[in-house]
Amino acid sequence: MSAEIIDGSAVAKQLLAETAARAKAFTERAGRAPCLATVLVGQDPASMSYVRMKQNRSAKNGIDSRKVELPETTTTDELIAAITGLSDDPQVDGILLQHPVPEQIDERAAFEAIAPRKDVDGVTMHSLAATALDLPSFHSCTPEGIVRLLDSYRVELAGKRAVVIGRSPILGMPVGLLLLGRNATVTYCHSGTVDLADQVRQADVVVAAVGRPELIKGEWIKPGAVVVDAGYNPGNVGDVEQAVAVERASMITPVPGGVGPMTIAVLLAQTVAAAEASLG
Ligand SMILES: Nc1nc(=O)c2c([nH]1)NC[C@@H]1CN(c3ccc(C(=O)N[C@@H](CCC(=O)O)C(=O)O)cc3)C=[N+]21
Repeated sequence: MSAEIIDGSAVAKQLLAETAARAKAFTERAGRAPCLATVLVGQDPASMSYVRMKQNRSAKNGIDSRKVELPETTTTDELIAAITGLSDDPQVDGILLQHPVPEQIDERAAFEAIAPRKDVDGVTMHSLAATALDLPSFHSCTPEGIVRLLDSYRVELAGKRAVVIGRSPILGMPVGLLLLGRNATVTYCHSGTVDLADQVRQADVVVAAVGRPELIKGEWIKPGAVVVDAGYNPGNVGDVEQAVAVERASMITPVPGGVGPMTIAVLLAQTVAAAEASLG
């Protein structure tokens, strides 16, 4: 039996339609469209293409973008100054600093220059702590997109064994927190995990978020498990060996067309929410 394919593009499309309607209503009320500022440091081709996708998707749904492009040699102070300017600019509703930044930059310090009310990408300490404490805040977009996808497909999480592979501050760590918030029993695996295959074999829900092509072997997937592949490796290859996993899982997110489109839809939904909140 082959797994049901979780259609992230379709669920994202619904969320974008709602978001576009809210953006239109905001524009009528405020006399300007919601505005997302994107900050890109350097010229990494993959990052340039992701940022372009976010801007195109914004334009299609009635959201303005403010494009900030800084040179590869930008310092932490220069980046913080640019982001602080956006945090203080009343015309900007949301700020996205594209990860990763060049290695001379202190990325954490740069993220913290984003005002929490404009942190529509959910990357600040404030947003992460609020996620952990289940307080109202923006959530990191990919984790929030994953949980929304699982909800759309009515995947029960309470009491289920969830294994998250990866612990990055904007993906693995917060997705585990959201699953924990839904009463899953959450295990984090990472580069120091000595029995990755055995951990995955026990999982009812597997979330792969490491950025290593096909690290998670299909044969490790427990029959009937739900598999979320949040890997975005070059060439649209996921972190899961999809061809084999699809024969064992009950449901699986494909790459492309799974988690990726949801990430952008959540980003835009949170941008409109930030704009609405600014009107009070
Ligand atoms: N501060 C920050 N926030 C992010 O959310 C963030 C980031 N930095 N850095 C890079 C990653 C990557 N990321 C993706 C978003 C959408 C797709 C996506 O929509 N992919 C399409 C395929 C696109 C194609 O065909 O190239 C899909 O999966 O169907 C992929 C990857 C967001 N990221």
